[in-house]
Amino acid sequence: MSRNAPALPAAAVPAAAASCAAHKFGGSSLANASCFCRVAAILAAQPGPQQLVVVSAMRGTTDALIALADAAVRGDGGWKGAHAALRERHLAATRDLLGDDADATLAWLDHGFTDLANLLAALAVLGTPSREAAEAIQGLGEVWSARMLSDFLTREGHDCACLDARDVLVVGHGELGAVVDWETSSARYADWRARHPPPWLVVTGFVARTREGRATVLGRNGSDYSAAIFAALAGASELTLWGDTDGVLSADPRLVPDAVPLAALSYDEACELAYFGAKVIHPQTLTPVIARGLPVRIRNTFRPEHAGTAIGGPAEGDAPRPPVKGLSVVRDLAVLTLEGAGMIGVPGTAERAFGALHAASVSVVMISQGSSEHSICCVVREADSARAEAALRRAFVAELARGEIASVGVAAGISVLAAVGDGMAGQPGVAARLFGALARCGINIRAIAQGASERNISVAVDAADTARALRAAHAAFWLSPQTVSIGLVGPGKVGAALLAQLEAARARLLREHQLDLRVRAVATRGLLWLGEADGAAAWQDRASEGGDLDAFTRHVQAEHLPHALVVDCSASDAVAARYADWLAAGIHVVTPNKHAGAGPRERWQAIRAASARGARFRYEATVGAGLPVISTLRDLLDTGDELLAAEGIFSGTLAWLFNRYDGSVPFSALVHEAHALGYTEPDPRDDLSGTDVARKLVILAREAGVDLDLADVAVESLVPASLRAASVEEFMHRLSEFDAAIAARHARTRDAGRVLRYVARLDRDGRASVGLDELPADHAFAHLRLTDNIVQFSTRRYRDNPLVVQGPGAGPEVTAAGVFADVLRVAATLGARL
Ligand SMILES: NC(=O)C1=CN([C@@H]2O[C@H](COP(=O)(O)OP(=O)(O)OC[C@H]3O[C@@H](n4cnc5c(N)ncnc54)[C@H](O)[C@@H]3O)[C@@H](O)[C@H]2O)C=CC1
Ligand SMILES: N[C@@H](CC=O)C(=O)O
Repeated sequence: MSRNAPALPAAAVPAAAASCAAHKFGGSSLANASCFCRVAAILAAQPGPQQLVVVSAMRGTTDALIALADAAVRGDGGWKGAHAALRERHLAATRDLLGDDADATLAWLDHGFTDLANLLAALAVLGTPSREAAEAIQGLGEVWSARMLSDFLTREGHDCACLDARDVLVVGHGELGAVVDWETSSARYADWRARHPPPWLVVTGFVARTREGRATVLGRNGSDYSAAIFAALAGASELTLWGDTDGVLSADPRLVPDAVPLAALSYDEACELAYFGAKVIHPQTLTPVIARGLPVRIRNTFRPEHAGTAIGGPAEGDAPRPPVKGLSVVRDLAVLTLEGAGMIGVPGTAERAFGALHAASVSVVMISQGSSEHSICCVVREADSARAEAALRRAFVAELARGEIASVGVAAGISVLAAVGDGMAGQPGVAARLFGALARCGINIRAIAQGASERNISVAVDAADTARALRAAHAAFWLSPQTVSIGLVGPGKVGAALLAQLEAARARLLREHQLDLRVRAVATRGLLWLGEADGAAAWQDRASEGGDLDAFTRHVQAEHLPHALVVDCSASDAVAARYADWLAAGIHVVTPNKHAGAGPRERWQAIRAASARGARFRYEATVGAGLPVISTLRDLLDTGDELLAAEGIFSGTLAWLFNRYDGSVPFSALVHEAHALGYTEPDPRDDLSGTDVARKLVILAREAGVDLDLADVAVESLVPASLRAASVEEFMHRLSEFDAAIAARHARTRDAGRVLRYVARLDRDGRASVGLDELPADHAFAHLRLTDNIVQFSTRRYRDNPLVVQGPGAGPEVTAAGVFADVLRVAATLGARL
């Protein structure tokens, strides 16, 4: 009889079966005496008069028994010590559990361990492995733990019997493992139960008997299978598998720490997830319960208050179903490819290929064939790949010789990632979302498969990409937040303001947008802090000397986080020189630093070229700080407009200085004040020399497609020639020496009824200039406030009346906000719902 369709004779189901609940406790739930007590408490809290409890061995016991048998066969006398330790562990747990009432159980256990010692001694003499002996030994742990639990429950006042499954469960061994003889087993179970009526029953998991009467085991995860079999035999109304997790998680928590427990799964979803690596449940376990439509629940022995995961329970009603419930991976695989024009339109090629693999006992994990029929590709276990390749070469030896099959290839080091969910059927865009998420973190897909059930999309990726792929996909389906690993270079005035803004917004972004902006590294010229998920608060106290940007980069681009982003808030040319490499490596870059945008043309082109390959580069704050200057120009150009001229006041510092300066306070004092307020560049001469304004003009010109370099801009500098080479400190100290000159120029201009303003201009022929203008007092640029920038775009559409962007153009807070907005724009392109 097939293990998939347990047709139970009606006699097998006891009269009171409807109220019987079945449970299974795994080895971790029965690790020691206090675990047994916890299990008893859980059972005592269950409703209903009948409890069927299937148990595994105490944690580690099965492995210990296998090791004992191996050691005995090898003639390694060390088995005696290991046997004594295992015996003492069971006796000690029994003494703890049963106290004064332990004698009978201890004597029974002692007898069992003596029998085991005799068997091991016989194996040691024989020196040859015996399958019979090995299977008899492997299952002893369940026999012992079942008796211990049963005796403890009885002592606790429950009317409880203990069933050694070998007395009723009869199995054969087929290609897929143990096959239950349902007819014999159910008759034996009914007979045994008639003789042992207590409402509570503890059953040994894992063990069974062959038709020939020999003790055997059900294979790995056999206790779950036992639980499903006995739940079916007892006609239980439900089965709970108790372990050490809160149910089936949406992904392996070791790879995706944000994985969440799933409230409900269909049988099909559970099987798909289990096959693709979710260890909580083994698909074959489910066959007896699926056949009976028995609901299964996965729960945590150590958190019984958690509802766990319901499998195969009532349908989830009309509530919208997420397209993907969970993701899993299988590692250590290889892609096998059979390729050649001679396969096109030839019937039977696939049959021969898979027949050859079957004959070589190679299990195929995934299959993919393009409609051109030019190649067949499948994924097999890496350990089988050499055998599989040889089998294909043998099967197609003639075609290979004739060149009809061009190649049989194997690519090892592959993982298969599967996205699973009943809700993806008929829903467009699910595959796109998966593929897009992988593409955005630069992961190449080696092969793709989706069954017609549309319940599973599987992709083969390089093993090195496994964790990142899983995390990216997990976030893409909103099973966990979209996590971006952020590294900040230059935590000065703007950088510090940005850190504070990120910290203040973090919880809200996580809650409302499932976006986890995680600052994990900070670098200055001399310090480096590398952290994890605990945020960058007080990073200085945890930083080390050095500021090594290579270590910084490696840490930001963590293998386990799908997206990496560097924010450069320095004013460093050397840092800007790294952008192209960062972008080429898939690291997004956001910056207010003008050195890239206005730097050497070739470098700028390399940065643009690198960003065209996928990683994003955003630099809105380089012109106008938090103002939407670059994005406005982009919108104009992208919609087909043409820039004719740009003109304005591009420096917050210079705007503030000339708005404030009326001769009553020395100009140098105002420069000091602007510096303290964080308006100036780190070196205020960059502002006063006009270089900062010229850089902004170059950035805008290049954005508009004008091939401009800094050297092409006619610049009027306000920095006295004698202070150009001085240190910043000396410059600031001696600036007052030149107050008289600027006071005189101001007075002349004022007397002429005009005002001084530092203006940038770009015309349609690419002529660019920045300098101090004497403007009429009623000029638009004469009426700005504080640090206001004004940028006027004259375009084909805005020819008569230019489009104007105006507002504060300097200061740490507004600049940081502009940088933050760019970070969010990048996150949105990564799939964040903003
Ligand atoms: N302050 C403002 O209003 C605006 C500033 N910006 C730009 O923002 C950037 C930062 O400006 P502020 O915060 O005012 O300057 P700041 O002098 O306060 O901060 C610069 C930071 O960069 C660090 N740094 C310098 N060279 C470095 C290197 N090679 N490696 C690592 N770190 C390095 C410094 O240690 C410092 O922490 C500049 O590029 C500036 O042009 C852009 C728009 C407005
Ligand atoms: N120092 C600059 C800051 C913004 O770029 C200015 O004053 O505009």
